[in-house]
Amino acid sequence: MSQTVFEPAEVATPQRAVRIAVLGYGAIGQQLIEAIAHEVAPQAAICVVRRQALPLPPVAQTPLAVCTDVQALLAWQPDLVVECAGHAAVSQYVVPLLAQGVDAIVASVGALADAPLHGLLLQHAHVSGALLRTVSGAIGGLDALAAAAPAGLDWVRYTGRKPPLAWQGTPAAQGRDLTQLRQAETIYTGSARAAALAYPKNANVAAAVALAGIGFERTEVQLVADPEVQTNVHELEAQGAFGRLHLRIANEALPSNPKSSWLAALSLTQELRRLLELKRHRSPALQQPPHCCG
Ligand SMILES: NC(=O)C1=CN([C@@H]2O[C@H](COP(=O)(O)OP(=O)(O)OC[C@H]3O[C@@H](n4cnc5c(N)ncnc54)[C@H](O)[C@@H]3O)[C@@H](O)[C@H]2O)C=CC1
Ligand SMILES: O=C([O-])CC(=O)C(=O)O
Repeated sequence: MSQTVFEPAEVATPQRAVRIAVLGYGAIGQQLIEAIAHEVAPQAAICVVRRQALPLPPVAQTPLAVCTDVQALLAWQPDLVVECAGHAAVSQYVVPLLAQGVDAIVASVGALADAPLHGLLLQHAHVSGALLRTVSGAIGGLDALAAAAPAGLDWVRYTGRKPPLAWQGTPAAQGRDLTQLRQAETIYTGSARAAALAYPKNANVAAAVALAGIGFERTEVQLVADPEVQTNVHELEAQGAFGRLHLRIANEALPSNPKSSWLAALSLTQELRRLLELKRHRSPALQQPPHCCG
């Protein structure tokens, strides 16, 4: 049954606390909520969207409201929504929230490989005026790629290399015993679009690279299961009029999810800091902690 389990009281000041909806209470969501409550926006009201209406204990004295459907979430009137629940949550929650003018930050960037969904998100953001932000997530260098793109890029390649366990529950496990892998095996080569759609929990970075550079079709992706690595390794290579880019990043995975890098949670948190600062400039009445304000 859909419901709001617990709704924190309105802050008793003339100013209204910023209301942050967090979609997903998994490895990334829990890190993000800790960061919000302790450092990014301690005065914020937080509503966590979960699949089940189970209450959550407060984090750093911040009560956590919980709700399980979009109507309850809209009734809560969030100022912004941060998605870290998976591709399905983008169509289920981010689309209707954007349509209602709620700014959104999306971690599941690969959902935008679904072209009609991408179009709908852009249209709602355009009509409602809400901001739609995707994160660089577990990779970096996308600012350089985006800056270089208008001058012309010849090619862009992304390689995602993770320990075999990180590919469990994906197409890579079909017809292959990942626990017996003794050497690196390429499990996918192809476009960023097909990668993002086939590996929704492992190829969001491929989508972020595609969006920053030359798009979903032209971005070349290789995914590798590698028993030799202990980290999630992401490599970005590009060549164009600007010159040549080669970036390699070795990420520690989050302890509760080997598929997801800690940097992805940090990147989402950083994007939230940026958006809160922007919103403070747009709407100074919105209560925010001083360190968000530069
Ligand atoms: N851009 C990037 O670099 C990265 C993006 N991601 C994206 O972030 C997502 C979350 O990552 P983790 O926290 O590590 O995953 P996780 O599996 O630890 O947590 C996801 C949570 O969301 C919940 N959930 C799933 N669908 C939901 C729905 N429709 N409504 C409400 N809750 C729902 C699940 O029950 C789970 O608790 C991934 O699925 C992936 O799409 C993950 C890693 C890197
Ligand atoms: O967290 C990571 O290392 C990257 C990841 O899962 C993704 O791109 O979906």
